[in-house]
Amino acid sequence: MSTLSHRMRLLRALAPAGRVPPAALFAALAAGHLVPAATAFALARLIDELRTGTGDAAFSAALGPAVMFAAVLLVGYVAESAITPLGYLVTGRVDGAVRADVARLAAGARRIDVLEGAAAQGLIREVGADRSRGVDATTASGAIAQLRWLARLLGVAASCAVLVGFGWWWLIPLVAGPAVLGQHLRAGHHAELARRWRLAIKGELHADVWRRAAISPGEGKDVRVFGFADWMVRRMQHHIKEANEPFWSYVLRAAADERRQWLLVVVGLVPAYGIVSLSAADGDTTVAAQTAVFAAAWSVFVALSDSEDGYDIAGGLRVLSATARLRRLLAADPAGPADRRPAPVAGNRPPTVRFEGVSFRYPDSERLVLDGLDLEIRPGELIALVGMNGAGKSTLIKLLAGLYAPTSGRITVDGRELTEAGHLEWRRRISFVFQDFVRYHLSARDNVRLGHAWCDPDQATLDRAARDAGFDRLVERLPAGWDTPLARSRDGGVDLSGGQWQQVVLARAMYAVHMGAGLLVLDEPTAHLDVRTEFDVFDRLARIRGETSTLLISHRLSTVRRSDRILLLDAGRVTESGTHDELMALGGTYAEMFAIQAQRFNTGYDDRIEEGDVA
Ligand SMILES: Nc1ncnc2c1ncn2[C@@H]1O[C@H](COP(=O)(O)OP(=O)(O)OP(=O)(O)O)[C@@H](O)[C@H]1O
Repeated sequence: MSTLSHRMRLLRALAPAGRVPPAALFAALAAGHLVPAATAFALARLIDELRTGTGDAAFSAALGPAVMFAAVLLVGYVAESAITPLGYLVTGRVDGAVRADVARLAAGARRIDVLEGAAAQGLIREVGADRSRGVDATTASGAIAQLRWLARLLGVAASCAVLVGFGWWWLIPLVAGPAVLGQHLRAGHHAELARRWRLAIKGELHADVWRRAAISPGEGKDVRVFGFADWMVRRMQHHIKEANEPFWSYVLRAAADERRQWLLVVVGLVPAYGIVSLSAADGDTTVAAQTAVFAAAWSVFVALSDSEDGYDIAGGLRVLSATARLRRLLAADPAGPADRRPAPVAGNRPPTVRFEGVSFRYPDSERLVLDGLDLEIRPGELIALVGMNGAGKSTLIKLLAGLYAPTSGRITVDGRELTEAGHLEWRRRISFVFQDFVRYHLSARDNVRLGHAWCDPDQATLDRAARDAGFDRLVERLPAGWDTPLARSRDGGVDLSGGQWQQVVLARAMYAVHMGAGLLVLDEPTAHLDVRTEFDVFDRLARIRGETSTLLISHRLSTVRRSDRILLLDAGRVTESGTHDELMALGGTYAEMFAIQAQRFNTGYDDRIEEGDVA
């Protein structure tokens, strides 16, 4: 792509700011850059009138140029004072749109593995337009620099016109040549500085971990209990220093170089001024012309040599190409994030899901977590998936959700392969409780309705979902019922216990089911629940059997024993499958695990098995 089309892309990036603010900003910038040439011209006329005329006639003759001179200064002042607020306005709108775009891109990514990678996180930071996080260039800073560069060219053209008008056109190459050369030399420094900024991103990401830990109440518990506040701050400083030192050391070198380059650049201006002065001394050039030529030459010199625009433009272009790379990397859903999708159809049929020879390894990992796994979830079945820690249970459901793609093998839904293109449709039919669920600082109602966020909340269904999750009793006790914010940091908000939060996310998943999802996937949904609530929840799950398929992951074998089928995951495959009684009769790993839990209960170590459930 040519330089011109790159620069046009930057100008097009101003679109979110509307038409008027960028146009007004350009007008102000242009007016500011035209002031030197206009001043040179007006000043020359004023001096001319004052020098040649006498008495009242001179006064009258000088009045026009004087008013013109004053008007030029006034326009310059007004333009200067408008540039900053207009710049803020344009920056706010353009970079705000970029931030929203990045959020949309990240949230709209079909799969999550790329989002977890360092490449995507680095790009998100680079394009994120957040200067407070060590970002040196943004789309807005580049686009505004491009406007300023155009305004600057206008100013240079006007000053050149003054030089031509006074017959000193040949000073233009003398002054402009070294100035342009100086800019060219600086561009090398700019490129190196930008490269070092980018290298600093990795260290800044590390420092972020500790910045967050320092200010977040959640992580603050560990910091206080284990007493590692000082260590944490030192660690943060270490990463910041490590990230920024190469940059700052280069800044010093570049500054020293620039001082030397300045001498080179001034070389053109000094003889230019000398020649004009000699001509004035010989009487060949008037004082007025000399003044105008001095001012115009200086303005050409400054406009061409003393500018950071090149750096900002290059930065803006870099951000645009990083955005394009991010877009490709995240393979964002062109339809946008999930809430643009059509609502699921109520009463979706429960699907038949098959894993056929599915193997999976995480990116950058050698180890196969799933290894040729075969599995079928039949419509309306309540299946339990059990296995040791790290066996791959959560991984399996992440594949089921389409958050990762199998390394080999395939997953089919009602006989159709679950490809990336089919994810949106598929996700309308499933509902999840993830093990590492998110506690949104929203009202109780909003927390639950997120299970079906793209429609207005349906209160009767919310109440039903709350009952299924045992959350209804808690809602009644909340100070503002469903409207209570579930975070003490919000006005009138409350903090919930771990088990109560689990009820919230269960209610969210049940809400999605009642709004039409045909498959419910629960990863340790009751780990924090007391035995009675857990029992009730399982009862509810058992009641929707037939209408909805349920895949339940749990370490509590007393809960899962009532499932239609229990699957044991070991070494990346299903190694045992059957009802509780069948697996007990088999006398394999499941039977052994169950016996250990039962024994613990009998000896009083474990509360995880209901008394009556122990065989
Ligand atoms: N995002 C990830 N990147 C790389 N490896 C991962 C990632 N998530 C999990 N793993 C690895 O995959 C393996 C299986 O993890 P998974 O969370 O699926 O186990 P699990 O059976 O759900 O365990 P648990 O019962 O402890 O919840 C583990 O060895 C884990 O280290």
